[in-house]
Amino acid sequence: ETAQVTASPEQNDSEYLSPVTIGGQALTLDFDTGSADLWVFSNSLPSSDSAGHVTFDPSKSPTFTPYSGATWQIAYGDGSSATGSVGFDSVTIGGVTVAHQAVELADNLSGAFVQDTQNDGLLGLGFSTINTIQPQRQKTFFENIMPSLALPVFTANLQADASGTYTFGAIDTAQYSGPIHYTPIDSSAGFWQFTSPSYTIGSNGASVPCTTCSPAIADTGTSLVLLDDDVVSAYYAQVNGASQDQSQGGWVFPCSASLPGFGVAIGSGYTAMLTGQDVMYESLGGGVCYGGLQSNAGQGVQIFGDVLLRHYFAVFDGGAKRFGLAKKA
Ligand SMILES: O=C([C@@H]1CCCNC1)N1CCCCC1
Repeated sequence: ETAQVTASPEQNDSEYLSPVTIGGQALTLDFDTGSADLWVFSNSLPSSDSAGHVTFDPSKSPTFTPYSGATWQIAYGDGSSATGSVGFDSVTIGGVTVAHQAVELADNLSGAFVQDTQNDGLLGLGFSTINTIQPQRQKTFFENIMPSLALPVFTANLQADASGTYTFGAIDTAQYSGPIHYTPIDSSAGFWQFTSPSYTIGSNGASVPCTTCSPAIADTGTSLVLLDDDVVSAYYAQVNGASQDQSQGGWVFPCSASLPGFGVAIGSGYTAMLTGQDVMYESLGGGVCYGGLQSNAGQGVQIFGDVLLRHYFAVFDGGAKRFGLAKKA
């Protein structure tokens, strides 16, 4: 079988939300290839936290069964966090259903989630070795449907300021053109992780070998592209008036500055390029702009998020354990 579902952007393309039905209840979740928990806003949250969100109410689902005693607690690299209880229910995405999917019910959330009222939870598409359910971690939606998919893959075709598509079980030739440039992934840390041994500054720049560069992960749940400090510093050294502004949380520059293009190696065979315009992320007012390339704050991985992914067709191949990018159709 195959499934296709929309991915709708929030403001500034900061995240993409997709419709999911759980126990007959419709929620919009952030599909996140950088984590492996499926958690939802639930009716056990204080109303001050859940106001404005759709909440999942297990008592109204005819198919919900509690996983008694089980708990989960997740802390994301961006400082946000969530905890709660666990059950199993029928989860349907684009017409494909997992009858007994572990569903994590939030009963405590950090502020960032509370404020983002378009988001009713996250659906992890990473590897379940990093699922946080105790006493026994549980599989992701993708891991559960993989055996029944025509192909053990899913693709992300995110768009800039427009609705895109997640597809499960097929590589839709209508969504990309030219070759798909694959690289093997190392899933041992739970991520879609690969080497990124060089980078390029300027649309005609030479690729700079980066033997000390951290490995990269493809993370649909991260808005920006978060790079090792020496790489991001080398980029903004080419932008007149750029500086790191702690109060703004990173690299800023005059909106009038012209931004060079930037490219990152996807494994050792392909460099994914962005234009200067692709790197421009947000105007903060007062003629100050915030870049889409920022520091990974020494997290030991480079995080290739939506600022990169939305300019490509991305293939997450769970069968062959590889990640690929292609030009969009
Ligand atoms: O927590 C995260 C991200 C946060 C944003 C949403 N995706 C998951 N991680 C990915 C990078 C390494 C540390 C863990």
